[in-house]
Amino acid sequence: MPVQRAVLLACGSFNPITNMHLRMFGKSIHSSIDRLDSTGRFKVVGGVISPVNDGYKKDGLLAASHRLAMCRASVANSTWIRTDDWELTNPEWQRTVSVLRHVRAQVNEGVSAEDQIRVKLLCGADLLESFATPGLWAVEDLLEIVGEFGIVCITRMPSDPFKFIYESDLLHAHSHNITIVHEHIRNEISSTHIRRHIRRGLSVRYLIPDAALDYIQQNNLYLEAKSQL
Ligand SMILES: Nc1ncnc2c1ncn2[C@@H]1O[C@H](COP(=O)(O)OP(=O)(O)OP(=O)(O)O)[C@@H](O)[C@H]1O
Ligand SMILES: NC(=O)c1ccc[n+]([C@@H]2O[C@H](COP(=O)(O)O)[C@@H](O)[C@H]2O)c1
Repeated sequence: MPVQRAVLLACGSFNPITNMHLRMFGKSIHSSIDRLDSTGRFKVVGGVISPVNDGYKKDGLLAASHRLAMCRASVANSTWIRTDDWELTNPEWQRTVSVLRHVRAQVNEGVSAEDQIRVKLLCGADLLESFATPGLWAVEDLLEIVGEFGIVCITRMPSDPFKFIYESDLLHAHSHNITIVHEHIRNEISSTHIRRHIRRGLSVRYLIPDAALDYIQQNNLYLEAKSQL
């Protein structure tokens, strides 16, 4: 069976982008080539970062322009990862399935039918588990995401993606379309930890890309104390 090309799309706040976000892409590369999914083997040929629209209204979400600038600067030297601003320049928040459709149309512009590039959702296991949060994801969206696009999921403590897929009828039925990439080097870097460290004047160097840190320092970001306990 021929190896299909795939572009991986990571959706999230990127508030700010961390080295773990970039590592997700790095990890995905060597695990993809031998994996079988519904249409055969796939080879990762590109990565796309799509910071979420301000309309997502997550607590403490920094303005899209800042999050975009940090992502852009962090992948400026990458030959295969880029940032896409379609989602955050939209007037309102877009469901992830819409972002996947957008990227699929974009990467396949001018590409012949037989050479079509697949687009898969790249995520950490916590995002996969959020599929079960009542009211957060529409079932038809999940069906399209897992059935038509496919998912590459990086393990992240304390989530257990194997158990989660086993317990979900929907995900279990499409498990051939879900690639679990095991992260052996466990780490707890999250944007939440980064924001907290900066707020408290602690160093985050080497936890986030240097370009993102430079941008944060130049713009005095994440210094405001949180009002709640
Ligand atoms: N340490 C990590 N291991 C695996 N996946 C990660 C890790 N950090 C982030 N991700 C994944 O990156 C994507 C975007 O994440 P997001 O921007 O929400 O980061 P976050 O660190 O989870 O954010 P926050 O702490 O602000 O909630 C998600 O799919 C998330 O699961
Ligand atoms: N129904 C949906 O499509 C849906 C629901 C919840 C979150 N999401 C996306 O998942 C990501 C979650 O990011 P956070 O982990 O930072 O909250 C965002 O990109 C958001 O747009 C999508």
